[in-house]
Amino acid sequence: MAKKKTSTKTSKKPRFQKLKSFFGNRQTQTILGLFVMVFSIFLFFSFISYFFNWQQDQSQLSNFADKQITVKNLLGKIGATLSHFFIYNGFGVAATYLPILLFLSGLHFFLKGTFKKIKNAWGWGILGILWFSISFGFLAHKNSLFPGVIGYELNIYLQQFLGKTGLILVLLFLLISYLVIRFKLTPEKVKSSFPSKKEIKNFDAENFEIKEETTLNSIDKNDVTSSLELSLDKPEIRLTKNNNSLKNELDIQQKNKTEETKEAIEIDVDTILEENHVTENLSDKLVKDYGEFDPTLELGNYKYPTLNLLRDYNESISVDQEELEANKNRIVETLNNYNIGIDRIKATVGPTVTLYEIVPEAGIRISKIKNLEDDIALSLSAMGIRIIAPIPGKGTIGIEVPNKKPTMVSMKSVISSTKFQNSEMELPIALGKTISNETFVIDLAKMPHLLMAGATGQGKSVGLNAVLTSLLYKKHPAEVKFVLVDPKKVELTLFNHIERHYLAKLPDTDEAIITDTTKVINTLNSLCIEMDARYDLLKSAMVRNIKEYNAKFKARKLNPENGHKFLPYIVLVIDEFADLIMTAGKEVETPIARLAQLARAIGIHLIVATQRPSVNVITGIIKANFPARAAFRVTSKIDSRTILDGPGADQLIGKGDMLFSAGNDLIRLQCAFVDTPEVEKITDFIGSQRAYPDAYMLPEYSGEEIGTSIDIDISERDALFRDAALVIVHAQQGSASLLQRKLKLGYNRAGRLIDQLEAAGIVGPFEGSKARQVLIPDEMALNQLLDNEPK
Ligand SMILES: Nc1ncnc2c1ncn2[C@@H]1O[C@H](COP(=O)(O)OP(=O)(O)OP(=O)(O)O)[C@@H](O)[C@H]1O
Repeated sequence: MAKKKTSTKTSKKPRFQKLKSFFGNRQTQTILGLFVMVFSIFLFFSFISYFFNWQQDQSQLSNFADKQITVKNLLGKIGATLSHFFIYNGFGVAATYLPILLFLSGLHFFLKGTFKKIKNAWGWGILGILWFSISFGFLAHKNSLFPGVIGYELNIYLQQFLGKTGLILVLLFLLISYLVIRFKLTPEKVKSSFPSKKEIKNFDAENFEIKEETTLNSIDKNDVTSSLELSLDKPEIRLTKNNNSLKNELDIQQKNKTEETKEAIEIDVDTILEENHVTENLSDKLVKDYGEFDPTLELGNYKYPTLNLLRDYNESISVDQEELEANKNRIVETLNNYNIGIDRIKATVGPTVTLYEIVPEAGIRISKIKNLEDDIALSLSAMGIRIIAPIPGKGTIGIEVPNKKPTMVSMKSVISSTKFQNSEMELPIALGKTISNETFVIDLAKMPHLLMAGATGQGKSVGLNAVLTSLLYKKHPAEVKFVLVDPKKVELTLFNHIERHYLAKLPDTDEAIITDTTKVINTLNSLCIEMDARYDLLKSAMVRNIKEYNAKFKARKLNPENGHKFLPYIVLVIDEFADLIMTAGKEVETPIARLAQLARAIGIHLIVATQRPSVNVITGIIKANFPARAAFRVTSKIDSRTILDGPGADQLIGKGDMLFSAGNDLIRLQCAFVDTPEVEKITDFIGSQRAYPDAYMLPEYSGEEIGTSIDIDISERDALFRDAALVIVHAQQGSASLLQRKLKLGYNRAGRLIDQLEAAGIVGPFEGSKARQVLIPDEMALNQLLDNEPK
């Protein structure tokens, strides 16, 4: 995708990248290198020539354009002018190093080099030129050719500050530092390059040995002993001393001798290899140079929808004191009729229901109150009484009574809440408000899939819109993509406006929103392929989930050349699941179950809504993989049990009144209301902005029927072909998922194997939702078939 950047903030980067690619081009490098080399040779000879002719040529330079005037420089007027500029007005003799540096740079480019390597040479080269120029300035008495104007002037300037001695010291210090840094010179190395003391000693020792021998010969050993005995006498003491010192001397000489022999065998110590270490790795460097990878850059100017697109509803909850009193009295009365005494009662007024928390008198059994649910509801003459006995973690009994005048919870109020705005969740969803009027925000990424059920007209579609709206307000188009399945064909149509921003679709399809059952099957299978591909990416990146993967990608630790890319979350929304299951059955259920089981780590999340939460729609396998459930009002206790594993949803009052469970507690919520015109405004707002060239492309899935009557070359057969044939023949069941399970294969490979088995006549053609027929009855027949195949 072509990257166009329009923001002023980011416009520097592409320009830099363009330049970079221009200079990275080999043709540019070759021509540039050649040019620099030719120019450096030109400069070099003009410099050399200038040294011989500068005095004559200098006077002519002011009349550069005059045809009458000629210069002696080998490279003409330009040569003379350039030399004058660099040598006389510049760095003097030291300037000669410039063409050398230029030549090296040119050669480097010519032979495919990078900027980095020559950068070093230039750094040191310029320092050297300055150093020589200043040093010559110091030695020269007047502004002459040697230091050049710059060297001479710099020298005078520095002398004023440092004095002559100071400058000498600084120049010497710089020279030594240079030698130390460049050639890694150390005092030890310098020392070792001179003849060592040992060598000198060796040389002395030879002379010394002769002396020693003569001394030893001239002294009688007896003398030594006797003189030691007569140690009292002074002169003898002297003699003893003499003898002692002689003895010591002998000892020392002896010692020296052994040491000399020891030292005569020199040991060669290899210089310790000092490896160069990088202080930063490539990814750190890339991050330093270009910053972290920003997936939103391609739509850098994208503006999130504003709050004013959402409507204000008059939604302040008015507490009707009379209603509260009346309800309280009726609750107390009703309970008293059943001999249940009440200690205390407390009311929390929510948007649609009021929760009365009751502390019963000591000794009252909670189950008794729960059994009276219907009676209490009757006497309170209100629909939607729900008794929570006890309220988890509180030890009180809750009675939820619907308000006479329910308050609408607007999408605007939940979206604008700080809880939602400041949430750090991956996929935050502001679903509505709790009974204590608190905004309820939950992370879809943690759910990780949501099952929504509710009878018709109870607020499911509004709920789905609330989910999608939340994500649109919080996520950039680069971060999340929706796959929308809408068999009812009307509910999600508005999202067509944001196709190129937020929707994902199969290649070669016109509409991103899927309304057709066969397309649903293809899309679900394509999502399975995407899932497998993402797992492979995660595996090669050695991370466990999409969050870690994207973090690693942003830190530029994953190379896009190895197939790595930023992975947006994919949210699959199915508006009417019952419809799909009825028409496509297992073909839909299998990939859904597979996605639900495995897709959480790789960022594919499912939201499945259904009108009919019956067991043949929400099967065990689906239920087991959808821990998060949202139930709107359903018509029977059985439906409530199917969706929530308990009653409650049948007692809701509709219009967005819902129960939400993320695996443990049930929370009663009033779903946020977002009307169709509001959704339209939001999608128009997004749709009118610059978009990606196309919707997010899901991997191609052509359906199994492609495999029919295909002619597959035997030599191209999968290595596991024979094993796969055996598995299929033994099981007498021609399904790709069987191969996946038994041979631990990915979906694609298993699909290919089935195609090959069909081509070999082992399984029959694709038969819709049924497994393929196996045409070979047993292993023997299989072996016969395969062995007799033309090779
Ligand atoms: N959160 C809500 N707050 C207030 N009113 C709501 C809410 N949700 C739904 N309603 C009311 O209920 C009506 C029906 O809602 P919705 O279209 O979402 O039902 P549904 O469950 O999708 O029905 P169906 O399955 O037939 O499409 C809405 O037009 C609206 O008037």
